[in-house]
Amino acid sequence: MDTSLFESVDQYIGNLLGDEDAVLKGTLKSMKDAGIPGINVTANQGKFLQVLARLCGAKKILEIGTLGGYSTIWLARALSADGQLITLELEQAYADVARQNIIKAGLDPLVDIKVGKAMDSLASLDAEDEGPFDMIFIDADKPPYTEYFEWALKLSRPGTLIVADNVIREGKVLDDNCDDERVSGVQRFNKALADNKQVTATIIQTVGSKEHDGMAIVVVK
Ligand SMILES: C[S@@+](CC[C@H](N)C(=O)[O-])C[C@H]1O[C@@H](n2cnc3c(N)ncnc32)[C@H](O)[C@@H]1O
Repeated sequence: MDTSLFESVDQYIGNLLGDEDAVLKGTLKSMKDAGIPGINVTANQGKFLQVLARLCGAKKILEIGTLGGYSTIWLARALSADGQLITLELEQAYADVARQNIIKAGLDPLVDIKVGKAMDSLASLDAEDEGPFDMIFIDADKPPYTEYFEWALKLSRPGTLIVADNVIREGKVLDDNCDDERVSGVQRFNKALADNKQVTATIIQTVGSKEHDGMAIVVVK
């Protein structure tokens, strides 16, 4: 597989149609300056998420895994002024950087960052009757992806779009004997998708910042 060609094409699409403006470029710079790892979606993937959010007419979005707010900004820009995006992040320091970036993007009235373990925040959202969400983006730690998916279903309605990033892991999902818990986490998630009759799902192959990967696209029936 010629990964460099994939990366070049991803950059070509991102440059052509990505709309990565000064705010988004500034977000990436702020992350670098703060020592936050560059494990965000690419510009092309951010645009893809935004297109999906518009396609499903999302008014209420849930994101699991904020990092520095890069994908948050792409998604929140699909919302109208009465929309809402709740994003979950474990690290207070990352959330602080994300908050500043979201303020710079003028999106703070729409975006609520909840700091803590996603599993706890998801239980709180459910207890507080925050669902249903129109779109849910899963992009946090990989071992509990199946549990995040189960929570996402609880917080969904028929028609909700669930997207999960990094579900191919450079093709390592093909290896049944892989001892990397991130790989076994997404293998378990992919199997749960396949077995779940409540959803229609597929996976598209993608190129992330470093690796050949995939995004699961799931619609709740
Ligand atoms: C891949 S990054 C998210 C990238 C972001 N969505 C973007 O594209 O700009 C994963 C994020 O999930 C966070 N995370 C990891 N484990 C978590 C947990 N248990 N609960 C909440 N967030 C977690 C990490 O701190 C990190 O910021």
